[in-house]
Amino acid sequence: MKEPILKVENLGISFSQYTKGLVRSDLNVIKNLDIELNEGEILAVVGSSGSGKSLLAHAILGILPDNSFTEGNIIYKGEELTEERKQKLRGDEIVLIPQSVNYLDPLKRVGKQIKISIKDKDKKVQDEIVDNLFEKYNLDKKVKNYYPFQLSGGMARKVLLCTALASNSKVIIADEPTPGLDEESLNEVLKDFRKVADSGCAILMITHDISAALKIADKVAIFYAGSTLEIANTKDFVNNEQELRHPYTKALYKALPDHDFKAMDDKTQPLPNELPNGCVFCDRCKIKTKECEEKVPEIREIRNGKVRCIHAT
Ligand SMILES: Nc1ncnc2c1ncn2[C@@H]1O[C@H](COP(=O)(O)OP(=O)(O)OP(=O)(O)O)[C@@H](O)[C@H]1O
Ligand code: NI
Repeated sequence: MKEPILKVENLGISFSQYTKGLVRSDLNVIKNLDIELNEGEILAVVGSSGSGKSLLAHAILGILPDNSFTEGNIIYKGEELTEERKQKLRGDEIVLIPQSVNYLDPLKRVGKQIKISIKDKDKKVQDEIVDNLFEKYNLDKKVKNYYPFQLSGGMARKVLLCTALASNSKVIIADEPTPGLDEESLNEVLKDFRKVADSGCAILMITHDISAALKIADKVAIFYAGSTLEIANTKDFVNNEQELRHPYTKALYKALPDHDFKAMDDKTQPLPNELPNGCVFCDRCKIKTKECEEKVPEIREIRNGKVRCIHAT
């Protein structure tokens, strides 16, 4: 099999914080994140708020805050992605569609901002690319001359998308690219992602919206309290929950609108400062045993997917 273009193994992220009396303490918020991304593939990353999706994106791009430190490996094209390499590749081979529209440069006109990301430096080609994207996403031509503060939320989202889609990069990391978009634009975006992926780009799509993810993704990584619990194939979600591997993924499956719509329970994922010693899903798991409480399960391969659970078959 071909090597993945991007691989994250056992990523851990901690923040040093100063508490009362200037005592330094380290808060470990991400413990065991793993993903693999292949060329031409869309990997959806799903998980509830706070599960570590954006931090994964920021770690890959090298834009974590200064008081953070990481463990584990991030491999790009077979080599460790060092901070130096991240800086070189950021905005070029690897682009981010950020979760917040505040990432737009407030001092640059929208059109110019998009053009910076285009490889071809011919002005005419650049204009054409921008015009085509604007037409597709129903953005008026005059918006090119706007500054970010003149954009509505939906327009700003579309501009961020255009910036990434115009870039011709190898990897697009899209952090919640679709909130606030109308149905038509949402479908347009999903279609474009698929098209860009089919032309060889690798896309990591972070989202809350499993149903949207399942429409276009090849694989789905399920995050929970800073750990990857499963990497499933999209087709595992089609028939019934038997093809999924982790008890949490199975519960998510049952909660989908197309299925039973059955909510799991009223508990939430543990907070970073209350992570258990063993499996992070322990307190909600119906099949846990003593061993699950004592030791973090390794991620392992079953049935062409990955799972972090000792009981999964
Ligand atoms: N600078 C920071 N200092 C301390 N903790 C942080 C910091 N940034 C993020 N965290 C914590 O790390 C965890 C993961 O955050 P992250 O932003 O990756 O979540 P997320 O999955 O992207 O959530 P959302 O769906 O809400 O965007 C959260 O518990 C968050 O509070
Ligand atoms: Ni986020």
